[in-house]
Formats: sequence, structure tokens, C-alpha cells
Amino acid sequence: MPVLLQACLNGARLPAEHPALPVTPAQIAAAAAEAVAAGARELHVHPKDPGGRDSLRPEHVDPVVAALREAVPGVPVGVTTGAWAAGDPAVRLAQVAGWRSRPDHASVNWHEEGAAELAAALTGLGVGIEAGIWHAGAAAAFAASGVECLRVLVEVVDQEDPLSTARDLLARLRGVPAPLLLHGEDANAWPVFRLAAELGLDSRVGLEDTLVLPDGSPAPSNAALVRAALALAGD
Ligand SMILES: C[C@H](N)CC(=O)CC(=O)O
Repeated sequence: MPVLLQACLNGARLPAEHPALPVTPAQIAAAAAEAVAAGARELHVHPKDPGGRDSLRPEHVDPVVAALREAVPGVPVGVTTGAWAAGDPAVRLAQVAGWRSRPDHASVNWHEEGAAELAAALTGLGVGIEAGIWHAGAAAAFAASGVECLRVLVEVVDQEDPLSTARDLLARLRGVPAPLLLHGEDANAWPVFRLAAELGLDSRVGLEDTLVLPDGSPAPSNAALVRAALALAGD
């Protein structure tokens, strides 16, 4: 069973992808409250602009974090810093420095340009780092960096052989002094979740990672995915 189940409520998905995808601060806060009531212990969210695209701008991040603090006090809140939300590393650093309602942690995709500088800036702001590792090269670079982080996200985005990819990434990260959270996306989500449960690793679930329940039927909500994950893990 996963040690910690995080709910990843929306991801970089656009609103048209699912009727229950939370986009506005109020929708994200409501989805978070339901996911936490269903058993999620942490949150990972993507603040969005009014068009539903990911944004790191303070005017989009601050209201989401503030709404989450009110809706689920005491529950750790994490946000994305994905490069697709702010392509230029210098712009991304400036936007993050402008956050006033700061999250507890932020994911930093280690293969992205400027990742180490971003991690250092976030640490300076008191925001924990989730180092996102998508492939072997990133795993090697992160292991060699010596950067301290809250946890490592082992993210299986490879559709070919997700379980071998997961095991390979885990092996490359052996010895890294941080907890590992293992998860997959789309077709990988449930097989990789099962592997995380089997290995006793932290994991996550939510509309970011999958739009379907373990039986392949459409997931009505984030809370339904959390309940399904906990049932699968035997919790
Ligand atoms: C592969 C994941 N969708 C990326 C993720 O969860 C971390 C992030 O927001 O940058």
C-alpha cells in the first residue's frame, strides 16, 4: 500500500478534457476538499489562467494556494513549475519569486533548462522541492547533483514498457536521500500505481494522471479516483 497518497487534481489538461476538471481557484479548492475527505493526504495542482492553460504567474498561483489553505487547512499543497507554463527560465524564476501565497512544495522537472537554479530559488523561499524525474538521463543528473529535496517524483511517461521503465528509474535513484513517489500517466497510471503499492512507495492519483477508474470506466471525479486507489491498495 502506498505510504502517502497525493491527489493530482488537474495537471496540464485543458477544461474540455473532463467535465469535472478543476480549473478556477474555487473549483480546485472544492475538488481538493473532496479528495482529502476521500483519503488523499497531499495535493499537487496546476494553477491556470482564465483560458484554462497552466500559469505560474502570481495572479494565478496566489488565489489557488489561498483557496486551498482555507478549504483544506494543514494539508500540504504543491504546485507545478512545468516549463510549458513559462518557457523562459528567467521569466519562470521571476514569476516564482513573485508568489505571495506560497505552496508547501513545488515540482521541478529535472530535465528542464534552469531546473537547478529554480530548485535553489524555491528552497530560498521556503518551498520544498519535488524533483521530477522522467527519464534515465534526468535520474543520473539528479543523483549526481547532490540537491536536497522533499521527495523525488519518479514519473513514468513512457508508454512502451512502463513497469520496466519504473524499475529502471527506481534502481538509478537508489541511494538518493529522499522518499520516492512513483506514478504514471494515462495508460501507465494504474499499472504503475499497483507497482508503487506493491513496493510500499508513495504514489498519487487524480485527473492529471488518468481520466479512468481501474476498470477502464470514466472517472467521475478526483475523489472517485482517490477512493479507487485506496481500495486497490487495500487500505
Ligand atoms: C509528468 C507530470 N504530468 C508532470 C508533473 O506532475 C509534474 C509537474 O507538474 O511538472
